[in-house]
Amino acid sequence: MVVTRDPARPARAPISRYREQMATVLSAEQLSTALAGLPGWSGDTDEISRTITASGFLAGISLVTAVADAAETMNHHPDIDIRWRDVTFRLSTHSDGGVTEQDLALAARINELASVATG
Ligand SMILES: C[C@H](O)[C@H](O)[C@H]1CNC2=NC(N)=NC(=O)C2=N1
Repeated sequence: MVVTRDPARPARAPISRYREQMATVLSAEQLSTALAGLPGWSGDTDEISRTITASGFLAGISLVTAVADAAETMNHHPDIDIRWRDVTFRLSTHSDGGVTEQDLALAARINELASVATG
């Protein structure tokens, strides 16, 4: 038997979660409209990301700390990759298996904080 994945279902979401919470994941169209208002961010309905080049390593670490504070406040946490002064933030809502309004809100906050780090 050949098992195929429903292309509408996010690859990482268990089927039970997909059935319960699919509605909160943004459509491709909703996401593309949202990304137009989020400079630096790209991605798809599974995940969005932005790499920020800080003015130096410590400025990048300070940005990570500021984003960590915001993430705790929002109870929504990015995946973070630090390479010297390049910091990449990846956002998805793990519980929903895709990008939601929560990710857009955190992306907007990261952009505000990034202007300090790159300043
Ligand atoms: C219990 C708590 O609400 C969850 O574990 C939160 C924490 N931070 C999270 N962050 C992200 N990015 N996705 C989640 O689904 C998520 N869930």
